[in-house]
Amino acid sequence: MLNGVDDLMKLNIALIAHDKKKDEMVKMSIAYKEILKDHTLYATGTTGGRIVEATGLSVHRFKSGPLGGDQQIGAYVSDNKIDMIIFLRDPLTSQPHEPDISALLRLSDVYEIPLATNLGTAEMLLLGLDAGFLDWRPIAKKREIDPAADPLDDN
Ligand SMILES: O=C(CO)COP(=O)(O)O
Repeated sequence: MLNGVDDLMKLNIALIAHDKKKDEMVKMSIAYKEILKDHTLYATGTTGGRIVEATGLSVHRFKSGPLGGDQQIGAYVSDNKIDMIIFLRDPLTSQPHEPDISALLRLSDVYEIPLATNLGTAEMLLLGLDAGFLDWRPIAKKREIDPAADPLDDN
């Protein structure tokens, strides 16, 4: 539910990391805590636990990835509830739940959700978020909730 300007500008960010990338995710969360703290954070189970433990940030945790967490985040994407995804994937280890991972990436493209799959891009997204480059997302969200409030709507 959106309440006022502050909530409207708060984005929903999903954070996911494969096992060999979890340390990287933790370091990134610590480094960008000041940016992340102003938004609503979601994560797959184990990744979320590591972030909470390392930063004290509040994180809504879904199931672990192999147990359906990627799919749960995908469902949120299809409901327009996720504005940005940082998914630090391990490109060198095969994952038992690869179809779930592909499905999440596919849905992110379907809904044009900004998605980083490595640390380099993740940092660009976080800095872009801080600079206001994602300010269009709340407008898109608002359009979904209240078409009459859409500033681009001529009707
Ligand atoms: O497997 C994952 C993403 O595909 C991540 O899940 P966990 O955060 O539960 O380890």
